[in-house]
Amino acid sequence: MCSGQKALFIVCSSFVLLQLRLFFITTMVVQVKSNSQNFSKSMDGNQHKVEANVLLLGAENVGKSALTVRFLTRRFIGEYGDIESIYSHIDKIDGREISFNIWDSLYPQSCETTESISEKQLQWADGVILVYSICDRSSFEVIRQQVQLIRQMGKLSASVPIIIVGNKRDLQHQRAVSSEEGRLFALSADCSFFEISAAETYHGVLLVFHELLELIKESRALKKGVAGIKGIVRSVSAVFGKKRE
Ligand SMILES: Nc1nc2c(ncn2[C@@H]2O[C@H](COP(=O)(O)OP(=O)(O)OP(=O)(O)O)[C@@H](O)[C@H]2O)c(=O)[nH]1
Repeated sequence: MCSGQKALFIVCSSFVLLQLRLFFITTMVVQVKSNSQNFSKSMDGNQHKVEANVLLLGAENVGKSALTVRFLTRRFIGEYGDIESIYSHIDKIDGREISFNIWDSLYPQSCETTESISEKQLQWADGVILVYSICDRSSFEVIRQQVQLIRQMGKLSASVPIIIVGNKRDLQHQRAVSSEEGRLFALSADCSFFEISAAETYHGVLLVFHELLELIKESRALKKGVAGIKGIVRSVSAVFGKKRE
């Protein structure tokens, strides 16, 4: 074989090798995709049931229990016990069953805000509702610190969707935090914002929970996408890594 033929042979073999590698990678990408499709179907046939763990935080007396009870029963009963509970509630949204688990927390008395959220709560939560009373500035300061705390507590919790809720909107004459201040803070902290009155309407409370559900779905889709890309990158590195050895 002359040197020209040798060079041509080397170029052709490299091309064939490259094609084989590409074929192998493409096959693996398809494999990753079909695995994830099976996973979502296996959860319950064609449509998987959505489950959302919602954590309610905020200072005492701001209306966390009132908000929870409004959502669960559509009623405002006025007085609520000091019991920390997790409630389950099945809702149907756009024909799909949604299972909400709602953790109505208690703000611990005589403690620093830094101790007001536990790792366990954040690991459990898919989304967080931070409640303050528009008539109580100190409760607004509490949620400001709680947002920072949530963002600081690990990588996972950094992406937990948060909705900030200014409650007791019916008490305008006692207002201590303006709507603008609440909205601007939420914007700066990358959170959604609502001002509502759990005492006056069910609709506002419903909007809060439905918005949080949308944010939870978006956040899950994002995590799934990132996990998929990481898997592909790992597979590609494994193939090229092995070939290089
Ligand atoms: N006017 C008015 N009062 C409200 C509203 N929401 C709650 N309240 C009242 O505020 C008080 C405290 O409400 P809760 O729901 O117990 O507040 P909480 O944040 O769960 O309080 P803790 O259990 O101490 O953590 C109760 O007397 C409620 O009736 C509201 O939208 N408007």
